[in-house]
Amino acid sequence: MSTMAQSFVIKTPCSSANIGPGFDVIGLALSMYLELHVTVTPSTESKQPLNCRITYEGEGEGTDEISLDPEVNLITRVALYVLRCHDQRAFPAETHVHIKNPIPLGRGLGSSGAAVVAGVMLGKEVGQLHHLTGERLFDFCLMIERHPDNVGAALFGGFVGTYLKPLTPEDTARVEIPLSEVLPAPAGGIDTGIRPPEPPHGIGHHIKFPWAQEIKAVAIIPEFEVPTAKAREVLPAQYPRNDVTFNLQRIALLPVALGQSPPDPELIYLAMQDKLHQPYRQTLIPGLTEIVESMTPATQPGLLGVCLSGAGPTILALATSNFEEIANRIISKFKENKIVCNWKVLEPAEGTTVVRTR
Ligand SMILES: Nc1ncnc2c1ncn2[C@@H]1O[C@H](COP(=O)(O)OP(=O)(O)OP(=O)(O)O)[C@@H](O)[C@H]1O
Ligand SMILES: N[C@@H](CCO)C(=O)O
Repeated sequence: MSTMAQSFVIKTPCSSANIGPGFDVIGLALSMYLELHVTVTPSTESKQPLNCRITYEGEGEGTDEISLDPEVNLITRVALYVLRCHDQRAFPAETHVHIKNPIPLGRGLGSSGAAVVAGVMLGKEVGQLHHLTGERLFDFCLMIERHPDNVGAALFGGFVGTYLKPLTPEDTARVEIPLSEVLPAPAGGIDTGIRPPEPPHGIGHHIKFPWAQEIKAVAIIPEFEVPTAKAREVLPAQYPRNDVTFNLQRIALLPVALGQSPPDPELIYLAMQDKLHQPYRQTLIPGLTEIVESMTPATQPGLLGVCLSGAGPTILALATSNFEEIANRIISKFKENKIVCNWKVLEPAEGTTVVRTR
């Protein structure tokens, strides 16, 4: 370990998963960033639990959703998982992690995916685990967030297709280890000494798709949360064959349609339709079906397509112009159900970066 003080910033983008038909496959990194400002000041004695002090500003600040206990906070807990897989039981004394988080929690903009990716990168950096490649970091992410779309986009950036490879039976068993064993429940500061299960190699992969630079993402963000776990519970275990075929036809178009310049609005609109998750999530997001079906490029100049962002409730409208009008139309639809929204224009973003400041 270095005896010099060091500081660095980890920057991880938010993301929108699915983009209509690409359930658990497609992810788009977007230009709103979780930042960790990290300082490690060598000290022989730390009074902090696990040698780590957390401070926080941004979404969820001061609420029960964001803990400042390093054993409980999602970001530091994930970092500890990476460290403990490499026989480092705690953070180096003394670590300060200042979290700046503008990504709204539980809204379908990949706040947990960004937290997991930033946490894995934090473990790599403070543990000086320089041998961990991007692909290997992805394995660690997938032991925690088990759908690859958000974490793939947040780690690698851009517009990505993600997929899981068949594993050997032993490796499959390792991936299926309950999350409670991967990220053990906080033990009140007591180190149980247990080495967590290491991820198998090559669980997940990604491929980058082109993105036409004219296309922007308008995110309409309702003020209520839909936890991803709840939004997955409403999905059926089996689907009618016609609905699966419907999505396969559209997923074959989507990466091509969004990469073409100039964009073809009719093609993109068609390519963003879905029958595998959005219809079922309507029960959690009042007005969802009407919002997705009520606007087309023909009725709304500048619009290319509309979908649910991730597990929702955020709506993502892809557009080339008239962003405010498009957002206002969706906001007024939500208002009919007494739901208040915020909105932002976002652009595709690069993946997670680490910048050394000292
Ligand atoms: N910066 C953060 N620091 C600590 N915990 C976080 C942070 N961001 C998210 N979380 C945790 O993740 C939870 C939200 O995760 P959830 O998967 O439900 O929504 P999401 O990731 O925002 O949406 P989606 O997966 O649909 O894009 C929060 O309640 C919180 O526990
Ligand atoms: N593909 C996941 C993304 C969650 O953000 C889902 O739709 O449940």
